[in-house]
Amino acid sequence: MHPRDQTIFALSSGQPPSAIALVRVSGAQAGKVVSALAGKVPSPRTATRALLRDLGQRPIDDAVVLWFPAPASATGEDVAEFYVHGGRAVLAALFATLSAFDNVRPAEPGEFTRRAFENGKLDLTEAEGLDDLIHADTDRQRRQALRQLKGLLGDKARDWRARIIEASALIEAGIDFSDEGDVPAELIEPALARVRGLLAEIEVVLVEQGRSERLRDGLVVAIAGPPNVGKSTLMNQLARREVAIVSPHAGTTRDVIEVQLDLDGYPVTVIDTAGIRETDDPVEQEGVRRARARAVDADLVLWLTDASGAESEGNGERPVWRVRNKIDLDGADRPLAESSVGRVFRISASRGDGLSELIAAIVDFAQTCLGGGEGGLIGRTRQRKLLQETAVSLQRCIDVVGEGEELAAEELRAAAYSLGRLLGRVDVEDILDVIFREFCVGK
Ligand SMILES: Nc1nc2c(ncn2[C@@H]2O[C@H](COP(=O)(O)OP(=O)(O)OP(=O)(O)O)[C@@H](O)[C@H]2O)c(=O)[nH]1
Ligand SMILES: [K+]
Ligand SMILES: [Mg+2]
Repeated sequence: MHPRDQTIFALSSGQPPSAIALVRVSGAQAGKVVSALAGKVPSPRTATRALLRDLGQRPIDDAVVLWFPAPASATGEDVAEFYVHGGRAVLAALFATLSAFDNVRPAEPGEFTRRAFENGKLDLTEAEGLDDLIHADTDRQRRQALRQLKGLLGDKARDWRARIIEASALIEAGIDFSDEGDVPAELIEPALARVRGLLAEIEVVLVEQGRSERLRDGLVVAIAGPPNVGKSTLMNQLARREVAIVSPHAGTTRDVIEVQLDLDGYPVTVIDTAGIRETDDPVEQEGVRRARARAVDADLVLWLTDASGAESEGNGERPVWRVRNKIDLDGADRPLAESSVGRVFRISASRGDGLSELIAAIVDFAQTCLGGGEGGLIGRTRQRKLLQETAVSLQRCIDVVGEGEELAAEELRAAAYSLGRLLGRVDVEDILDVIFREFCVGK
């Protein structure tokens, strides 16, 4: 039997041990499985208590069982859900029993969702939203993923695609009529008007895109500077825990240390690096090399100095904020060097002075880079690329229509194809369907 037609099962809740574990079974054998284990097939969608038994009638666990007959289930197949006690031995016994059935096997990653997609339960953008929702760490990421899961991008893409197919049908009809010396211009102009409107709408969504895409990945902030200026102390303050070793010895930090923070809903990765200086110690040299490399990749560099006030290193394009640390010590009021550009902060990392201002500024910066978290529909590069392709095809359609309607129609087909790929379903038959349904050209 093809793996696609086999029945799959998996632990759908977190890793054991846990109070309760959910094991899902999906596929044609699910009914047979549930009646063998629970002694009956429960009434659909009703929580039913049952003693689960293995194939030798030995009890496995006292469980709650749910039965979702196809097609009204998450995957569109017959689905059984077993809520058991989340112990490793319970799950091992249950899995061993499930595996003993013919054509029943453990699921591949994402296979339940894949089946749901194949059975038309969700489109590809919704499936991606589901994946993002599961992996969302911050509230803003969660809200964006939920918008995708609710199908907002999918709904728009379906609407655009339907309208492209309508415009295409108008042009195709013009082509067919033109042989008979008919009225193509009257069909082409309304088609073009639709294409222009569509293009404008898609461009609005594309403008918002960069931000929501970045919201998924988050912002990277690197703390860099000379040795011993208090970089690790600042890191620990931002993380609110002791992630990095602090000591009075210059050259304490050697590796790049990262923490993931949720700053006001924005995912921010803060990186603490080795103090940058010339050194003969090969280990420290490597630390300095890594520090420079990571600072170059960062979205924002906090260049920390103390009273000695060393100048920041040039970091190319990305903003570098100069942060004067240890203002609790003498010399802190000394003005910064004349040449300094960009924002300047004065803090005491160990005492906490100025930290709330610095954090607020980082949140502002995140908002500028990542957007307010509302309105962004595109969460992924795949989606953006396909929407860009769609826009390019629509623009070309407008550009080439003077050279011939066939060329324009071809571009519209390409645009519809890109949106079809965005939704994960490509069937050019739609175009023909609309022509036949709405125009009945000829016969
Ligand atoms: N007075 C004062 N001391 C501080 C402050 N911040 C850090 N220190 C001290 O400065 C010393 C160096 O701090 P670290 O955080 O280890 O500095 P670092 O920049 O990470 O040092 P390396 O990793 O070695 O480059 C420690 O003794 C800290 O306690 C501050 O705001 N005021
Ligand atoms: K140090
Ligand atoms: Mg350090």
